[in-house]
Amino acid sequence: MTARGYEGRRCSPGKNAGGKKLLGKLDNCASLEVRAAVDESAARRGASDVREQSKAPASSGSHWADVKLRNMSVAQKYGNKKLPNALIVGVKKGGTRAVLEFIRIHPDVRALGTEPHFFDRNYDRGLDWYRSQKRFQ
Ligand SMILES: Nc1ncnc2c1ncn2[C@@H]1O[C@H](COP(=O)(O)OS(=O)(=O)O)[C@@H](OP(=O)(O)O)[C@H]1O
Repeated sequence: MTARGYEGRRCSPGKNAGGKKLLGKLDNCASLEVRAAVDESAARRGASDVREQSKAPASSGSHWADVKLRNMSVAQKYGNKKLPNALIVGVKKGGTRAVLEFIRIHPDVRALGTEPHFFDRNYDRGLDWYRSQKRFQ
């Protein structure tokens, strides 16, 4: 994220207290991050029209800005598409498979057969890829 333009900006909290306040804050933060990613992406490409730039193919110099933008804009477009309700996170050989196998005994639990490795290996494929996994449908 570029420091210029967004430096010192804070996500303004929502009006309500508790969980609603937190959700409001996250929502505002997401908007700021989308704008920052769009601006950064456009600046690196030297474009004048920021909206057009967000549709352009990725260039190597702004790879992570593009990944971030792609993920966030997809989340906004397809906010109601299915994602997992829970994730099992663990180090290699930490026993995560055993945790999964115990949890999936419950009849209300549907779980993936194989690990999607979205966050460590496939993150740059974007949320479109993650959501399109047949296993979530
Ligand atoms: N309850 C309990 N106590 C002790 N050890 C246990 C337990 N559950 C799983 N395991 C051992 O955890 C190893 C597998 O971990 P993971 O499922 O995380 O493996 S993987 O990294 O995803 O491949 C694997 O170890 P190795 O057999 O040495 O590979 C399992 O035997």
